[in-house]
Amino acid sequence: MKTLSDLLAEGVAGRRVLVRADLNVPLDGDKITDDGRVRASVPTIKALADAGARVIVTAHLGRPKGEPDPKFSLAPAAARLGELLGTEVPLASDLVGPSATSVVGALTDGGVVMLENVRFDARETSKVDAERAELADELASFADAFVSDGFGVVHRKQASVYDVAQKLPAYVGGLVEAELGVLKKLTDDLERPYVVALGGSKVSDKLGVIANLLSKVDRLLIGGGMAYTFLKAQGHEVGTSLLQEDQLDQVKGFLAEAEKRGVELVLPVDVLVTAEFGNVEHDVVAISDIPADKMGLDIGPKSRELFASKLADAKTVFWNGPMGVFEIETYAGGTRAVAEALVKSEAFTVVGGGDSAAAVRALGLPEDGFSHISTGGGASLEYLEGKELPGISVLES
Ligand SMILES: Nc1ncnc2c1ncn2[C@@H]1O[C@H](COP(=O)(O)OP(=O)(O)O)[C@@H](O)[C@H]1O
Ligand SMILES: O=C(OP(=O)(O)O)[C@H](O)COP(=O)(O)O
Repeated sequence: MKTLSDLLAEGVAGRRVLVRADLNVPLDGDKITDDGRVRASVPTIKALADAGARVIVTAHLGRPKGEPDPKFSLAPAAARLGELLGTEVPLASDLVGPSATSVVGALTDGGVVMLENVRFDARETSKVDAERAELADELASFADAFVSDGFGVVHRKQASVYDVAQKLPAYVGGLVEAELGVLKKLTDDLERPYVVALGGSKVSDKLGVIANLLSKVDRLLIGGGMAYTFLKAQGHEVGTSLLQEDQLDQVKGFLAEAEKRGVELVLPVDVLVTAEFGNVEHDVVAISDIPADKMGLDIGPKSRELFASKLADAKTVFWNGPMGVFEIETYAGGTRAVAEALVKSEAFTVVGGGDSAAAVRALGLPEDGFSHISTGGGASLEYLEGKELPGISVLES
């Protein structure tokens, strides 16, 4: 792979460089609640700008439906990036239309601009190669080189991650390089017991990784929104909790496979349930007593103790996905318990994912209490399960 250093060594003054960043930050209205991904994107962008490049940043925010939606505007991210760089970062109001053309045209050496949310264009995430290639051509027409620095999206075969790298001289960015360097330690010569803790809400995406993880880990802890498909597969009522009904059979297979392989699969034994998402009134119930009209929004006190005890003797830990809806204090206890267990641990500990990293910071835990805080959840998991990451393999080819 050609690296950012190679590009800088070639000389970038006056060249237009398209940088794919992951600026998918959590928002409360238009306020960024955790700017970790913006901060993580700064070094690569700054290095290019300082070397006189004309930097064009492209990124996504959330999962809009392939058309403009003001709720998912990158305006807060552009403003924050500008603050961190100490220079204004103009945001085009479109991706490859007249506004983008004019904003890019006005770029001067050392300047940085941003294109509006790349997922406002349905071609970005299209399964049709030709559609993605067409958008990639349009993005590439703005630039002379491409730097792939959005680690959180390198597992996505999307136009701004994969296809555009085939249209321009492409380089791996500093953030992606650094992230891969740390994750490699979790695949080469790792110390055991190796424990992976999974939670969060991207259940259908992340259930898939478990099949391969079962051959690598000694223990798998499942909490957050991930737990309920497992509990249901074991025959429990899960009420209105997050459930991936269509993957129940697959999950039953995981339960059997874990047993066969001697992998300890640890599920919650109690949960906090409530009638409506966001309600703070709740009950603590055993997993055999989840009412049909309630949903589980956090793991309960006994589960917190159990999970902490299962992390205590680990020598290597990877954690992705909050154990509950930590954004609401009432449901933050499970995530806090797991995070605190990792801070206490002597193990090599990696936490990955936009929300998991945000949770660590929101709960006031010391960032240096972890060996590494990764900007990518799904991307890290797919790397750890040994899957080829399209955004990386395209840079190698
Ligand atoms: N039991 C649950 N029910 C619904 N949502 C949950 C539950 N537990 C955690 N979550 C939510 O999961 C989200 C994060 O999931 P995800 O995106 O998979 O994590 P990450 O960004 O760290 O990879 C958080 O917004 C959190 O509120
Ligand atoms: O937030 C992200 O991933 P993560 O929640 O797995 O860390 C990335 O920005 C990728 O977003 P996507 O899962 O909508 O493709």
